[in-house]
Amino acid sequence: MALDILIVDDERDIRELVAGVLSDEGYECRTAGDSRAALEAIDQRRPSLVLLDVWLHGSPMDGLEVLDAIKVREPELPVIIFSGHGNIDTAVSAISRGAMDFIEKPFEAERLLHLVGRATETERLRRENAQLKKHADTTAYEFTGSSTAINQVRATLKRVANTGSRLLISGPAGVGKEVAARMLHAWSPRADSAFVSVNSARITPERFEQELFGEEQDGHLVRPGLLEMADGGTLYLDEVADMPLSTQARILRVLTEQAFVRVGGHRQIRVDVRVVSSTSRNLEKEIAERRFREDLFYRLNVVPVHVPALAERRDDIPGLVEHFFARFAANQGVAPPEIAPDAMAALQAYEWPGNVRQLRNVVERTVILTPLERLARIEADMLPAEIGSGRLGGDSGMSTLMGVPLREARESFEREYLRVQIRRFSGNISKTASFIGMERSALHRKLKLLGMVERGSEDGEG
Ligand SMILES: Nc1ncnc2c1ncn2[C@@H]1O[C@H](COP(=O)(O)OP(=O)(O)OP(=O)(O)O)[C@@H](O)[C@H]1O
Repeated sequence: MALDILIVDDERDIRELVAGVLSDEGYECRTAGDSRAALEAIDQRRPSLVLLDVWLHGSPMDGLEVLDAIKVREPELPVIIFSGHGNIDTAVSAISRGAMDFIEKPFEAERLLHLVGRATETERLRRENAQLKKHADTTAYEFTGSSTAINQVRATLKRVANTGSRLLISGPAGVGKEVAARMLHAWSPRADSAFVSVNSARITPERFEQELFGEEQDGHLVRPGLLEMADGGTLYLDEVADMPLSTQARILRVLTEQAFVRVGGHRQIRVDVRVVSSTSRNLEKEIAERRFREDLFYRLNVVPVHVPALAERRDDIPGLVEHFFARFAANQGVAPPEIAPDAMAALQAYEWPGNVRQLRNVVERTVILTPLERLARIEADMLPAEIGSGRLGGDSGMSTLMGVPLREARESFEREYLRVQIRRFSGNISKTASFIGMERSALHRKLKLLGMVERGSEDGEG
């Protein structure tokens, strides 16, 4: 996106001349002929730089007064003053009132470009950093998974990335709702602007409005809010059901009007944000119990996306395990380890109540606690005890088996073995049979014989 420059001068010829010189260099220019138009243009969209004539004949405010008004609204916005010959004193006073520099009319195009280049340097660097950070973010927030459920989520995100549609992402804690929202942002035309995350559960109800809308005192900006920071980008409302009812009403107004008033302020601030929200709760129930506004729900839930619990998409576990082992091993400066089949089976059979976040923590803990020389191959006994408890052949299990006749011990083993394998393949009998090397019909017979009720379905998950 080009840097946006606002040119304010009462003389049309000068405005057009300057805009022509700057547009040729790739800047995007807007022009204003008086103070009112200038301030309106700034309120509509914050430019990267303002070039401001000191006189502004026939305008409600002169250039210096406009400069003061700009500094109240946007203290960091750079302003360069155009001064006529013979009013250098005014130009100097403009600098003491916050202008960055001044340029005397008539001026050489080269001098103008030099000053503009210098004044927009900070903005250019900020954008380059955002670009680099975005690249780092998209790699850090890779949305790993190839289960049917995740493929569907990815396809929906791709389909709507280019639109401005709002999304409501549901699913239990730690499944990757924020990762999905960041992917959407990275794929959208808003990727160069900010992704701002609002954690509704962490902000106290008393601070909510200040955090979201910012604060103003006597017309002076005290602190911009998260909504303003997300201008041009994406605002992620995490755990939206935790938002106080009074804030819900105000958010609804922002969504309808795309404008809001800062706490303590009077001026309407225009913003262009895409809102993506998430919830781990059942919002219909929250609405029925009058904790969540139904009208807001319909506004937010334009495109619903559901990310299921990890235990409902165990196909994703091997990919995630490898992804996280490779990442944490790299942090230790070692190659991605090989995952032994018994370790993978234990990881795949575990329930994962904390979902992907828990899986990531388990892998990180394992990598940190394992001596470097053993990191080349991960065996089941290297995993934390809670994961291993789903494993077979633990010592206590063996000693119990030793106390019973062979037939009973074998049945006990078979029952436990099949229970773990079936869970690992999400109840899919065909996949289980194929892994354990049995015909599907033989496995059915075996399960019946052992008195095991079959859970899940034939086709299980993808
Ligand atoms: N598909 C995935 N691929 C790679 N990493 C993932 C994936 N899903 C989740 N993660 C990782 O798991 C952790 C939790 O993800 P995230 O914060 O997106 O979950 P969430 O659903 O938003 O949970 P919460 O609402 O509790 O914050 C993060 O560290 C994230 O990087």
